[in-house]
Amino acid sequence: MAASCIKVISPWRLFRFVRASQVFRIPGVQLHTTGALMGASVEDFNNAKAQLGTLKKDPGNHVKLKIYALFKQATQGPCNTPKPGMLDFVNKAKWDAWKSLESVSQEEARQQYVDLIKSLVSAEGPAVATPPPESAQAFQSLLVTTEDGITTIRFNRPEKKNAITLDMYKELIDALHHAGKDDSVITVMTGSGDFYCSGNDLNNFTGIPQGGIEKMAKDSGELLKHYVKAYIDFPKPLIAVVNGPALGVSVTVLGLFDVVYATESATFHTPFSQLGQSPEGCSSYTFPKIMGNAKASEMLLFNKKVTATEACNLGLVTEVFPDGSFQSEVWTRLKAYAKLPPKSLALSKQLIRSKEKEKLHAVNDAEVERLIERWLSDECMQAIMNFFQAKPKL
Ligand SMILES: CCCCCC/C=C/C(=O)SCCNC(=O)CCNC(=O)[C@H](O)C(C)(C)COP(=O)(O)OP(=O)(O)OC[C@H]1O[C@@H](n2cnc3c(N)ncnc32)[C@H](O)[C@@H]1OP(=O)(O)O
Repeated sequence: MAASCIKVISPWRLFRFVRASQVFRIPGVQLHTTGALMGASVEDFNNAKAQLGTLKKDPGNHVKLKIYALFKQATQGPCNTPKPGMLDFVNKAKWDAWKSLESVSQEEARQQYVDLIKSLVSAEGPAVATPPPESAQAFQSLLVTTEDGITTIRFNRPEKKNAITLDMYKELIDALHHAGKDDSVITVMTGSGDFYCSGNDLNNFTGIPQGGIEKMAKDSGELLKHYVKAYIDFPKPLIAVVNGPALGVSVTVLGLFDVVYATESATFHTPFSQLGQSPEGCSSYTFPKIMGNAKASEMLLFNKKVTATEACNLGLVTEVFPDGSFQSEVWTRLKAYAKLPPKSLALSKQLIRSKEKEKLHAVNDAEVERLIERWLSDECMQAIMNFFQAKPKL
């Protein structure tokens, strides 16, 4: 990770941060300042730059932005490039960060950069190699294990409420393909930390890649189509263990699961119209079928957030468990399910689902087509811009 090529910056985080203060404070990072503001040599600076690439933990956008600004100030002096436009969220935030350091000398910026990297390196502690368990597959943003006949796919970005990045969609597709073929009997999806999943990572829509916004929309549409297809075609019993709030695409695909267990405090929220978007995950078909048109419309059109108990009454959730005993009760039950004859389970699932498959693929195609249009619409751009400017909690 070179300071000069910071890739992922959450615009709302930056808006919040840039609006709140032009002074950088970095929670959780103890700065080891030397006190000698002019002390860092060019060699110290280059060493720090090299050390940055060895960090194992992502320091978060706030810190990456600070690193970026200090790097620019140290190497180029005060920012005198034209201010990016309002809609260019990421470059504008980077520009603001650099600009805010204009009273800091280049030497001072160099020292602060060196101190900051040192603090990040020492915060990581000594490097200890911990080999993954034998049954674990290596993914960046998922934890996938197979044990007792159960393959568990766990969203694993708890610090971002398990929001799904573009790479994570690809990992999920891969993990589902593997799980469908491995020797497990059932597959379980769940989340790390206090959320099940906060849905699509909204940063997926912010960087405008080469090829422009149309290409971005088309590529995202293709990815989404494959993602949803992996659920439609999943050959074994697929069970969601909803350990906390669920949003967006993590809720819509629940209609394609065979069983959904939820903890009492979980919530289910599909804020599509609020984001100028439209439903996906086949929910425009499965939700009305599960809960009736009116209730589906409250969720899919009017952004109604429902509790676990309400979702259970609607038929989206199979059973709700008290928060205190959720994990033990659910996993005891899942382990018993995984002792059932695998072929019988898979064939029975296929009997239940196969009549619908063709329909579901057609629905998926139509939803993706509509979403590609939506992503390019003024309504959607305006909604995302409003969201980033205000960052309301949904
Ligand atoms: C291939 C593309 C397919 C697209 C398919 C279409 C899919 C559509 C959807 O899924 S729509 C739903 C999208 N999700 C949202 O709109 C949720 C947005 N997030 C929130 O409203 C809140 O963050 C929250 C309610 C989920 C959690 O609030 P709170 O408990 O107060 O925590 P924080 O807001 O401080 O969140 C912690 C940390 O996580 C980051 N984060 C959370 N959710 C997302 C997200 N969906 N995308 C990106 N980042 C997210 C949040 O910014 C914080 O980061 P920070 O610490 O500030 O760096």
